[in-house]
Amino acid sequence: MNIIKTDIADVLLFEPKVFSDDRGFFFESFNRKLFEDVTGVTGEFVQDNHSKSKKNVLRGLHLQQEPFAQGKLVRCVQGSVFDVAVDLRPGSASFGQWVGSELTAENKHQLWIPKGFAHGFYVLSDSAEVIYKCVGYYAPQSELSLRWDDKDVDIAWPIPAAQVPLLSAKDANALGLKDIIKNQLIK
Ligand SMILES: Cc1cn([C@H]2C[C@H](O)[C@@H](COP(=O)(O)OP(=O)(O)O[C@H]3O[C@@H](C)C(=O)[C@@H](O)[C@H]3O)O2)c(=O)[nH]c1=O
Repeated sequence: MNIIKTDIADVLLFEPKVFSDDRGFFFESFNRKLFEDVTGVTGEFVQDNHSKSKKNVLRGLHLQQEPFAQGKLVRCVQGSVFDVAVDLRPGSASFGQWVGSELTAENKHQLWIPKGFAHGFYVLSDSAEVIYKCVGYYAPQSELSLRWDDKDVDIAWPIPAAQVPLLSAKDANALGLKDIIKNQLIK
C-alpha cells in the first residue's frame, strides 16, 4: 500500500498494491493496523455506505457536526468520480481549503477524509458506485451541507462547460461557507 500525502496534511490517498494474475486481481482494500499506523486514528469504523449514481451527479458537500462527526474512507468500485474534501475544522490552518482526487474502479485509490471535513463527489463516468467506510454512525440531525459551488471555497470541479450537475434538493439548497460561519453551524 502506497500512502500519498495531499495538500491538506491529514487527508491521505491510499494506493493499494494490486496483485494481478490470469484469474483477475487481488488486493487488500482495508488493513486496520496499517490504517491506524498511518492515520493515527484508532476510532472504529461502524458503518459502510454504498451508493450508485448517474453521470453528472454531484453528491455533497456533507459534514456531520460534533458529537456525531464522521471520518470517511472512500473508494469507487465502478466507474470514476472526482472526490473532494473541504477542511471545516475550527481553527485549522487550512480551514476552507479543499483537496480533490479522481477515484476510479481502475486505479482503486481510496481517499481518507478525517472528521471535520465536508465531503462530496462528482460522477465522471456513465454511472459510478462509491463505497465508503465511516467512523461514526449516520446522524441526520447533525448534518450540514455546504454548497458545492461556493465561491469562497472555489472547488475546481471537472464539470464540462455549460453542464449543470444533478443535485438532490438538499444539496441544491445548501448554505455557503460565509453563512455557515455566520450562523455558527460548525461545532
Ligand atoms: C448518508 C445516509 C443516508 N441515508 C438515507 C437518507 C436518505 O433517505 C437517503 C439518501 O440520503 P442522502 O441524500 O443524504 O445521500 P447522499 O447525498 O449520497 O449522502 C452522502 O453523500 C456523501 C457525499 C457523503 O459524504 C455521505 O456521508 C452522505 O452524506 O439515504 C441513510 O439511511 N443512512 C446514511 O448514512
